[in-house]
Parts: sequence; C-alpha cells; structure tokens
Amino acid sequence: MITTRNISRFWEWGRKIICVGRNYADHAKELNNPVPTEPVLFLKPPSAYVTQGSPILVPSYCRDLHHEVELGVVIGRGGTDIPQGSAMDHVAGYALCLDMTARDVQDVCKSKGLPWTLAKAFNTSCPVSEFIPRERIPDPGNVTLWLKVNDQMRQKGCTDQMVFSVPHLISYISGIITLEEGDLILTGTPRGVSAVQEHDELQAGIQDVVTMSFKVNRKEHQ
Ligand SMILES: O=C(O)/C=C/C(=O)CC(=O)C(=O)O
Ligand SMILES: [Mg+2]
Repeated sequence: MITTRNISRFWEWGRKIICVGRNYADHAKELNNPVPTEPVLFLKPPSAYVTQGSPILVPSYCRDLHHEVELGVVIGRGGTDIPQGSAMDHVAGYALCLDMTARDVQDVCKSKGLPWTLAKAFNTSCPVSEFIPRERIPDPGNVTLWLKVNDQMRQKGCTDQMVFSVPHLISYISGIITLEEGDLILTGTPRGVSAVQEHDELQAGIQDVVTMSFKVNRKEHQ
C-alpha cells in the first residue's frame, strides 16, 4: 500500500514533540528561575496533540493548569548534528502552539527532583494551529505571539526575546536527538503565563498570520 503523508497535517504523523523551556528571560524570571546558559529540553508524546474543534482537558490530578503560548517549528527535513548555518533548510513551516502545563504538579516534581512528564505530557497538552508554510514567517526571530483568556490579553511577546534562536535550537537539539520530518519543536513561552479554568475560552495568534481558539473542559473520571 502506498501512503502519502501531508506535512500540513504533521500532528497525525506520530512524530516527536521537543519542547524548550525558559527560553525567554522575562518568563524565566516570573517563575523565579535562572536564565539558562544551555537550552532546557523536555518532550511531549504525539498523544498530546489537539486541534481546534476539540477541547483542552484538565487532567483529573491538576488544580492549576497554565497556558504557555509558543512558536512551533515543523521539521521538513530530518538530520543529526545539523550546523546552525544550514538549520533553516530543515524547516517546513510553523504552527502556533500551547504548552499546557499542570503548574501545581510541575512545582511538586521540581521540589522532588522528578521529571515533568505528568505536568507537561498529558493528553491535549499540545494544542496546535493549522500548519503555517515557512514563506509566511520569513523571520521566526521577529514575530509577535499573543494569547487571550475569555477576551482578556494574558500573553504578548516577540520572538526577538528568545534566549536561543530557532537555528541555534535546531542545531543543539539535533546533536542530541535526531530530528525527523514531521517533528515539532516548541520554542518556549514569553511572560504572562497564568491559570485557566474549566469552561474558559483561549484565543491565540501570531500577528496577522494565524489565530486559533480552544475551550477548556475537565477530564471526566473513568
Ligand atoms: O521551571 C519552571 O518553573 C517552569 C518551566 C517551564 O514550564 C518551561 C517552559 O515550558 C517554557 O518556558 O516555555
Ligand atoms: Mg513551555
């Protein structure tokens, strides 16, 4: 059987989601973290994806779910040890993403020195917009991301504030984890993260390029 995969539906490919944390100094500071000298990485599984029309589900064990709006980079050509100079040749496009975070659980994990999996990798923890072809964002280092909760602006930040640029991140990550076509890199969030509640409506956008909206529901007990 011949199957053709469409990069504009990259979330259906079952590929890796590699996330960068503390990549904006103002966000690192609002959570009392040092600004990193090397990228901070963690992963989400493909089951974290959710697209517009389906709700974000608060995990049953979470009492403080936070939004984090982020620029996502969709890999078009894989590679290992990719040099910074050619890193952008590996980009197929972008997506607006949310790194939904169970902040109360993350705080417990941090205090116990445990990994962040329960806080970051649960089902629906990675809402994504439609695929944005790379031509529509000529400079990923200079676009403004925003997020509103129930029409109230909570986050607005420009990617020129990233500690590590998109080419730097692609090069660094590919030296540790081979990048494959269809992988997604979440590049970190600017300041303004805050709690969302069941029934809230989140709207987010990248300038005049894309907008998306999601409802928040609580996961039913099974
Ligand atoms: O260290 C913390 O308290 C929190 C870090 C994050 O959640 C990192 C991110 O996901 C981010 O900066 O986007
Ligand atoms: Mg994040």
